[in-house]
Amino acid sequence: MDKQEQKHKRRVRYKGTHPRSYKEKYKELQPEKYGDTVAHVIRKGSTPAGMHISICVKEILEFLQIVPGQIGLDATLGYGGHALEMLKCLDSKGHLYALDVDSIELTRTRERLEKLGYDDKILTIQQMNFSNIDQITAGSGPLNFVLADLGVSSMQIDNPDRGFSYKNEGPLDLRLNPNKGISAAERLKEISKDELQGMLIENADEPYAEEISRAIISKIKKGTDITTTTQLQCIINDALQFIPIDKRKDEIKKSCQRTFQALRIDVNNEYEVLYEFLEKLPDSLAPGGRVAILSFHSGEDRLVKKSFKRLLREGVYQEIAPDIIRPSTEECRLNSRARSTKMRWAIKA
Ligand SMILES: C[S@@+](CC[C@H](N)C(=O)[O-])C[C@H]1O[C@@H](n2cnc3c(N)ncnc32)[C@H](O)[C@@H]1O
Repeated sequence: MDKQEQKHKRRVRYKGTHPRSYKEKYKELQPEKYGDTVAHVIRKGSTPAGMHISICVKEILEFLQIVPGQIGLDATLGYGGHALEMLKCLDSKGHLYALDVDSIELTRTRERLEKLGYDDKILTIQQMNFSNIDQITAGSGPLNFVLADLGVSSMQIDNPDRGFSYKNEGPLDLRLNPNKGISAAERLKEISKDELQGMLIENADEPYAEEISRAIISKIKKGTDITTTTQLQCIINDALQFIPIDKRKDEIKKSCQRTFQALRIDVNNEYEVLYEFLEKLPDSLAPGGRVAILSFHSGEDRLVKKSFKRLLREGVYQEIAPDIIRPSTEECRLNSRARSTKMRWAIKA
């Protein structure tokens, strides 16, 4: 046998049938290439990966009554779906300001809207927290309409690198602006059991706050760093094994959702910035100016409701939505993420 034959031949590595990364897994992430896949996913009632389906578009446009020449603000640009509809109403006359704290998605949305022909003549996009709305109006003047669609976008939830969902393995981050503040993993390292329990109750009405916070803090005290989404999910799962078997799976799922929500609200100071935004809104609106806010959990909605009601009593608003507005049954069927939406509106006196 000559030397050449004896030489060890490396086996060709089995690549497997599974996609290796988030990007390879979902064709929807390249909508220009796979338009049919995107349409099919939406018809099935799901949100294509890398996209966000805007909620209550019809209700928002009916209320805002945007006409060409007006000046408005989309305080939460996200995928830009609402912004696009508002820009169509402006018909190249007037101006739309749009904000988002998320530098990652903001860049993609800016490119998408630019490709559709919306440049800085009609649209100004800024990476900014909506709590600084006064900095926008210092340049724009009073606004005729404002939209705030609170919380997270589907792109953020679906991207495992952001750590927003317990369903995918990823770093336990949960920051809307990954360059600011501390991640949820870092936050857990410094928090006491009582503070964590309070956070779970206040931010998510978590019924098992005591058990979950005890389990998390006990792990940390034993020297375990909770750095990934699935690590946290496993701790919650282990802590709730006392729930009767027939309800356990469902209850654990809800507790995971609520715990992630509570942490997200905390690391992004969501209540504080919403409060500041609501306080600054009246001075940002022109007389007769209209604001619509979509919220996704009771804590947010309570803040909006209280602010609108107080400012109506004080005569700052001439009218507010008498009750919450919900997306239609059909919209909820087509987009399960719409189900928890509550819309409220106000008109400046
Ligand atoms: C539900 S999405 C908005 C979706 C958007 N309306 C659309 O049609 O595509 C919420 C967006 O608001 C952003 N956001 C959340 N809190 C914010 C804040 N305080 N200031 C600015 N943007 C914020 C999030 O980063 C996210 O992109």
